[in-house]
Amino acid sequence: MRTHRLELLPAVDVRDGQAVRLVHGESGSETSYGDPMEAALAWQRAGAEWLHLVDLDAAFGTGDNRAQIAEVARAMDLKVELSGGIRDDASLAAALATGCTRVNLGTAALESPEWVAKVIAEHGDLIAVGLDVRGTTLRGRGWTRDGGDLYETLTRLDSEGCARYVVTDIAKDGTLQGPNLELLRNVCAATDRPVVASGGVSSLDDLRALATLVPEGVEGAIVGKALYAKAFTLEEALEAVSV
Ligand SMILES: O=C(O)c1ccccc1N[C@@H]1O[C@H](COP(=O)(O)O)[C@@H](O)[C@H]1O
Repeated sequence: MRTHRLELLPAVDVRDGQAVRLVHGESGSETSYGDPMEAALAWQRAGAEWLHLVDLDAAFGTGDNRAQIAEVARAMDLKVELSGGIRDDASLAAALATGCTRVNLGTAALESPEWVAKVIAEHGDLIAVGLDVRGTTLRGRGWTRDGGDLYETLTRLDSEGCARYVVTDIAKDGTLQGPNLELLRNVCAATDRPVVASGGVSSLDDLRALATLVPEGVEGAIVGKALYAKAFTLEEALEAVSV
């Protein structure tokens, strides 16, 4: 029997001031869905408890949408997970100053392990690490560069006290092909920390399948393309995972 409901995190990824979805995280594959504030408010009105808010330009190194993202984060009454380009003290301070519930570090966990260990020690549960993988190889800098082995990095981060992981299968992301349940099971078997699943959700059945992994450690699921493509509504998704 499941003890917790799967948390759902509708995504608002911002590129060049617009809410977009990418395919496999590839720059240039954007489909635009308009004003990020409108998208975020729509998910909030539909009953979202969380918002996964990403500055894609900061992740790619093509500028940033920091002011706009901060405005969205501050306007929300729900919990916000903020990511993209949080790689040093200044960007972390700016992210935390939005009042977000947690930040998600990607590239920094691969390239600046000492800094990440320090901020995990300082901020605890406010810090999650995004493990964005192709196969079992981590990818950073807008998912354009290899960043080491998933399980070695997980072991290191566990030993440093990392509170939570956001696991994205890049091969699935933005494709509506279903989540990589095997990867999620393997990650859950390798760590006792909660895991937020990301990539591939296409249907309510996918969400129900992810909900069966809650006892193994999957705490939540990021939902992007499926919501924007209207495969289902957020209200239907929340109902599907209610226990
Ligand atoms: O979410 C995406 O589609 C995405 C695509 C390409 C790069 C990053 C993407 N998303 C988020 O960005 C952070 C990583 O940013 P950084 O490496 O810390 O600058 C990652 O957690 C994803 O949530």
